[in-house]
Amino acid sequence: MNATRKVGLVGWGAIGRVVGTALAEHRVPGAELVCVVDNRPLGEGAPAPQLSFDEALERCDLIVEAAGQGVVREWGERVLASGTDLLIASTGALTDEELAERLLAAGPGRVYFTGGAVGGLDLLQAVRALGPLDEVRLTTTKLPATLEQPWMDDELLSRLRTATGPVEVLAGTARDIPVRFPKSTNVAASVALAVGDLDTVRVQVVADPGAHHTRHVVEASGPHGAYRFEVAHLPDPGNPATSQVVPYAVLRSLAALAGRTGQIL
Ligand SMILES: NC(=O)C1=CN([C@@H]2O[C@H](COP(=O)(O)OP(=O)(O)OC[C@H]3O[C@@H](n4cnc5c(N)ncnc54)[C@H](OP(=O)(O)O)[C@@H]3O)[C@@H](O)[C@H]2O)C=CC1
Ligand SMILES: O=C([O-])CC(=O)C(=O)O
Repeated sequence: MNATRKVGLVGWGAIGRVVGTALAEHRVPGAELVCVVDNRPLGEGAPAPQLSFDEALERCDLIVEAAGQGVVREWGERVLASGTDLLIASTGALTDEELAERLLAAGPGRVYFTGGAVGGLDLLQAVRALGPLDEVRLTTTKLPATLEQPWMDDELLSRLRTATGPVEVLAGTARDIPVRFPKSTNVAASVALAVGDLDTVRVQVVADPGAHHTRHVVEASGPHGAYRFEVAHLPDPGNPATSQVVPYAVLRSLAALAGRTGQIL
C-alpha cells in the first residue's frame, strides 16, 4: 500500500483555499494537508499550520504550488533537490527555458504540472509521439479587468476599459505571453509543455466585457490529425482572473499522485 502523501500547500488564494479545504476534509484519499505557506499571516483562517517554506520542506513529501510564477522560480529547484515532489499550477514560469531544463533535470523529487484551466493536454502530449504538430493556436478570452497589466500604456488601458465587445489585447507565442500576463495566461505555457515547444504555440489574448465565462480554445494540426478543445469556465468570484475549475484540476492531479485507482491518466 502507498504511504499517505504529506502535502504542503503554497498559496492560500482562489486555488489554494479550495484545495486546502478539500485536503483538510480528507476528500483526497491518500493525501493529507500538513501545512500552508503564504505571504500573508493567515491566523486561524487555514485548516493546517502556516509554516515557512523551509519548515514545509522538512515536513512534506509533496509541495503544491498555487501562488505564482515567482514561487516556481525561487523555490522549484530547492523543493526537488530536497527530495520533495512538486506540483505546479504556475506553468508560465517554464517559459524560462533554462529554468525549465533545470527543473526537469533536478531531483530526487519529481516535478508535475496540473492541466489547470485547459483540456486535451493529455492527448496533445500523446500526439507528440507521432511527430511534431505543424500548427498550434490558443485563443484566451477573459474579462478586461483580469488582463490589465503594469506594462500597458494609457492607450491600451483605455481600449480595455472602454471596450464594448471583444478586443485583441496581445498576440504572440507561448514563450512571451505568460510573461506579459503572469496570473492569467499560464494555460499558454501548459499547452507548450504538452506539445513540447514554446514557439510553435501561437497565442491570442482577447478582452471581452461580455465574457461571463473565460474561454480557452486550443486548435492544433499536423500530419497525423487535427485537434480542437474549447472550454468556457465561470471565473472564481473572488479572483476572476482564475477559472473556478482550476482548484478541482489541482485536486484531480493530487488524487493521481496519491495513487487513486480508476483515474483517467
Ligand atoms: N495552470 C492554470 O490553468 C492556472 C494557473 N494559475 C496560477 O496559479 C496562481 C495562483 O492562482 P490563484 O490562487 O488564483 O491566485 P491568488 O492571487 O488568489 O492567490 C495566490 C496566493 O499566493 C500568495 N503568494 C504569492 N506569492 C507568494 C510567495 N512568494 N510566497 C507565499 N505566498 C505567495 C498570494 O499572496 P499575495 O497576494 O500577498 O502575493 C495569495 O495569497 C496564479 O498566480 C497563476 O500563476 C492560475 C489559474 C489557472
Ligand atoms: O484560470 C484560467 O482560466 C487561466 C489562468 O488564469 C491562467 O492560465 O493563468
